Amino acid sequence: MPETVACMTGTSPDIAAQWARVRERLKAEVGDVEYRTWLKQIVLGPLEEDEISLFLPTRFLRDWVRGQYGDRLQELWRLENRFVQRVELQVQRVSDAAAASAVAVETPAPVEPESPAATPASLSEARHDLAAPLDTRFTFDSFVVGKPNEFAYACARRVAEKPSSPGFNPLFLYGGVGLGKTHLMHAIGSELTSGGRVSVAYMSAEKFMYRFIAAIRSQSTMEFKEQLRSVDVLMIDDLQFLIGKDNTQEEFFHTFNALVDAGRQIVVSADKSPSDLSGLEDRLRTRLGCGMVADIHATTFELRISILEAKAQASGVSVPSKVLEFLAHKITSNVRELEGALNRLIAHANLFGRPVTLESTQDVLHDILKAHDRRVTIEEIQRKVSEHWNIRLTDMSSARRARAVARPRQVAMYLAKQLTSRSLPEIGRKFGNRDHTTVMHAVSRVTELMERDAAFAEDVELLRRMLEG
Ligand SMILES: Nc1ncnc2c1ncn2[C@@H]1O[C@H](COP(=O)(O)OP(=O)(O)OP(=O)(O)O)[C@@H](O)[C@H]1O
Repeated sequence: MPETVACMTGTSPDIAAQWARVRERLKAEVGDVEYRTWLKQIVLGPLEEDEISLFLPTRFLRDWVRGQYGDRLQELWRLENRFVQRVELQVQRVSDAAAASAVAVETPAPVEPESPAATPASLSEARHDLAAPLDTRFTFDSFVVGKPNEFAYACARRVAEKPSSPGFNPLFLYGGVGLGKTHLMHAIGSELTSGGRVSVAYMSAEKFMYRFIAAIRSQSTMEFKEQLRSVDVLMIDDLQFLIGKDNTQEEFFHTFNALVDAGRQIVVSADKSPSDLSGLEDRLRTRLGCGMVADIHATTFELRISILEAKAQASGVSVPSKVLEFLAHKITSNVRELEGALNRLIAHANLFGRPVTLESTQDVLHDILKAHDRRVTIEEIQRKVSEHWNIRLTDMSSARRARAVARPRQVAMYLAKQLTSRSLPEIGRKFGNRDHTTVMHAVSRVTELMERDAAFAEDVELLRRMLEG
């Protein structure tokens, strides 16, 4: 479909036809991708004396087009119309944006195959409900700060106190699953909106794409863009979702540029750093890395304990520290799972009016604990323990009974019992076909020794932590 040429008032049909040809030639010269990225949004303005005006929606785009294509645009115009001596690139006024967007609506970009089918509900949603509501539980106060997240926390605080500060725009938060990225974004949003003066739009990248596609289908792209570009702070969660979604990336890129140019704040989260998000276009990655990039590391044992303590206290249910330590040892993957386990314990205690104990914890959470057990194998335990005491791996299953070998072997059996869901006979088989009573004996011997010998207990504890990662 040929592109519709949008003309500003005051331009003649001749000029419009000339502009259409200039565009076509430029498109042929630079290629489709470059054209769509940088040049498609140019809107024709009036010809006054020997100067033709062209409008672009943002300062960033205007500067880029001027730098990269300014001379060529001028040459092409001169070839088309000998009266044109100069091309003036200007940033478009808001009211003019409507004209530009109208063009986009008439010639929508082909919808990407990855797009989900838009339902009638999603179409009206796209019009009326731009952003997801903020979760009021996710505040700075309820965020527990420790070594792994203190930098990200400090950056988030800074943005909430002073949005669009130089060096902090965009704020790019990244880290593994369930480590608090969304929590921090909501905290920023809640803090900023509490005064009622700042408008914040928060949405997942998936929602962003969904709404963008719905807007194209319902011919309301203009409204969508205007809504997005009218907010003070735009937050997009889980940006990695846009990998491979080229059209949506492009739209996000333009929105991003428009907002940053207008001095608005952008906050983005992803599971990797901008440079590691291969699959996102280079120019987008470059721009994302231009502000502050803050990562949230995997939790440490200490942070897990602090989080559990804070959440247990907030629940009003008394949870013994032994149980909190047990959970912090067992569930190391992420905070979401840790929180889920604690919530289940608390719900159980409330429902049955029984105190939380180590035994009830093992019982109530047996499925979760079992799933975590599977992550450590007996072979890994044997390897780590042999390395620690500097014995041969083969001694884990050998018949040698010298204490220097037998003791580490007992520790490995003890850890196998603690960290995996294998039965005693299964463990015995892995240690040179020993009987299950030998494993039982090893477990009680190590427990006893740990109670008597603090240094030995520390060694075993250290091994356990290393194995649990
Ligand atoms: N430091 C923390 N203090 C208190 N709660 C936390 C902390 N970190 C994470 N949480 C809680 O863990 C849960 C998961 O966190 P969140 O949803 O923010 O993770 P995420 O990094 O955005 O994960 P995903 O990658 O899946 O989007 C939330 O309930 C959140 O409140």
